[in-house]
Amino acid sequence: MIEATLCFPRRSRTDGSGNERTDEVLLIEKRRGLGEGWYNGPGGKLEGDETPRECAGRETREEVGLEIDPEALEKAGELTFLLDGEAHTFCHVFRTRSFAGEPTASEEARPEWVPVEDVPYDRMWEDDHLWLPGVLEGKTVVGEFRFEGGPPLDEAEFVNHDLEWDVALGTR
Ligand SMILES: COc1nc(N)nc2c1ncn2[C@H]1C[C@H](O)[C@@H](COP(=O)(O)OP(=O)(O)OP(=O)(O)O)O1
Repeated sequence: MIEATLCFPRRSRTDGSGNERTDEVLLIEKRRGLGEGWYNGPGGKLEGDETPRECAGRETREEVGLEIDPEALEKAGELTFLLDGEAHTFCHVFRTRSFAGEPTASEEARPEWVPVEDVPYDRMWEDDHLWLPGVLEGKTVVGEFRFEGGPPLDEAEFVNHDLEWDVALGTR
């Protein structure tokens, strides 16, 4: 089974008058590989003996150029994606408000700050609207999502899921 990560950097901005506060999340438009053309958080597969939080920091740096201390990542979810009855990907989900730098595009990803209420779920993986809103509200989640008709996973049909909220997650 593939072990992968997703990272959701967050920021709050006030308008010029200092009145209106907008809560935003950094998404990427994936330019290649699994989920190409869809919005997602920065992330990718674990390499070597790195920990999930090290992977999330490295992938965010490689994809959009933000520097993140792995210890500043808050674990928000653990998602299992099954394809045709078999475990395909186990994904660690993190969020953080602590990072350095400005997002810049790479060969892999085009970054975009998006207001939390405008997240483009119609241009994302089909499962995302089920768990990402809660993660952006500060909840923790464990989920299992079943797809059929692949490979690849991003051409398979999303069939059903189980979700558990406010779960105590490991520290990895
Ligand atoms: C099935 O539903 C999914 N939803 C979401 N939101 N994200 C998913 C889903 N399935 C996989 N993912 C994520 C997990 C990873 O962050 C990426 C896929 O990563 P990729 O295969 O591109 O990994 P890299 O290591 O960046 O790829 P390279 O081999 O090209 O370096 O999608």
